[in-house]
Amino acid sequence: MQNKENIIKSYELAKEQYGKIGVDTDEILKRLDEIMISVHCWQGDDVQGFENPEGALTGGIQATGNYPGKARSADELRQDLEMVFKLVPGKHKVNLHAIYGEFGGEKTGRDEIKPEHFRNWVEWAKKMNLGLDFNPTLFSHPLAEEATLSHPDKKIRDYWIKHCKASRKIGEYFGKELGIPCVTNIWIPDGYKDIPVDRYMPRKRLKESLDEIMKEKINPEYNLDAVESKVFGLGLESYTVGSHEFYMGYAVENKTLLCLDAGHFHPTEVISDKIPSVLLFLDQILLHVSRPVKWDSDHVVILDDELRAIANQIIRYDFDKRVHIGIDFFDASINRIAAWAIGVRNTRKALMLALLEPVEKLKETELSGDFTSRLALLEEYKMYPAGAVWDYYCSVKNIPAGEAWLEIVKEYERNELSKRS
Ligand SMILES: C[C@H](O)[C@H](O)[C@@H](O)C(=O)CO
Ligand SMILES: [Mn+2]
Repeated sequence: MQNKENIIKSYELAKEQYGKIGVDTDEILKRLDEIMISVHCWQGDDVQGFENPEGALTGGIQATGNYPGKARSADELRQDLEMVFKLVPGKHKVNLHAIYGEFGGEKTGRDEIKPEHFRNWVEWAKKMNLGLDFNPTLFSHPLAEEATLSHPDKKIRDYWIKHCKASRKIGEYFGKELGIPCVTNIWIPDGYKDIPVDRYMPRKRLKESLDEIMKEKINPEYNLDAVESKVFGLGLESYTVGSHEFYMGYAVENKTLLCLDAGHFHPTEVISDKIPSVLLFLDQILLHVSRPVKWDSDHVVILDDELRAIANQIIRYDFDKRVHIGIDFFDASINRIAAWAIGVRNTRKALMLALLEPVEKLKETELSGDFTSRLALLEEYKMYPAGAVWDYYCSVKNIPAGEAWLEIVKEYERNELSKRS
């Protein structure tokens, strides 16, 4: 672990080296600090929520592992998130699901959720200087066992339509209260385990349900709507109603955001390459940065090639105002606070690495047809002293540099998490 003096010395040397390729490290750190990362609340309790803490997680998603110390209440979850925000530099939002409302022990139907159920989250977000994002929860519920917005039974569809409408109003409330637009993202698990006869009608019903949900116009300064596709879920392997083509079409036609989840495509298909395509047709998109390992396994995000490629595609064209960056993983096999810290730090590290590229010089090299230099330079820049820039950034933000954050998590585990049954 380095002391402050050495961190500054290393940074000065790094700054000089980056300066020689035209990169102003002081400037990029200012920009990096402003990019918001939306931290998903559901890593803290394995997507359980507080509506029905004993209920099973359904919808074809799964949190594997049984590491002790998961949050059992909204207060514990907020306390855990406060710990995370001591370990990660930069601006953040917290991404909530409807099942994380505080219903005061009252049985509240999902079609009855209201802003008041999220008042504590809003007051806390104000205190913590955070934005909030939102998701209606269309899984882990008896009425979601077969299908939701695409269900053949109108009564069931109507129930979920009401839930999604209520969710948009909660998003509007977040945006009004916090002065930062809330992205309200709809993901549904609807699909079939085995090969369906009719692939058209469920999609038609989903389209009609979405049209009804989006009927009320809400000021985009407060709420932005997003729709999230998926290739398949567990037990839903043969058909997904909300496929990529479906939502791509829906988003373009209705000017909603499209949510690209890194785990929701075929294993060799990457969202980094989709970003510059979809942004030719959509104003804004939402990302769910995740790490699929052979399937949509929602592993903790690491600093791998795809994460770097995603960040490059955002930064190389200054898309940071058009791309809302959320993270989406849930690992119950390791300390959950550490999982968050690793994923958020890596996402910001990837953005920093992208900002440290001399983009214009690289674009010119490519346009001139000098592909030899393009490859040589991209590879050489990988060994530039980015670690020194990262440590300095953390240190000026009073966030632990290097691996120092891990001991803080271990201490929290000893003093707090280990006492939870
Ligand atoms: C819990 C989330 O809504 C969920 O992860 C969704 O975004 C998803 O990615 C489902 O696979
Ligand atoms: Mn997702």
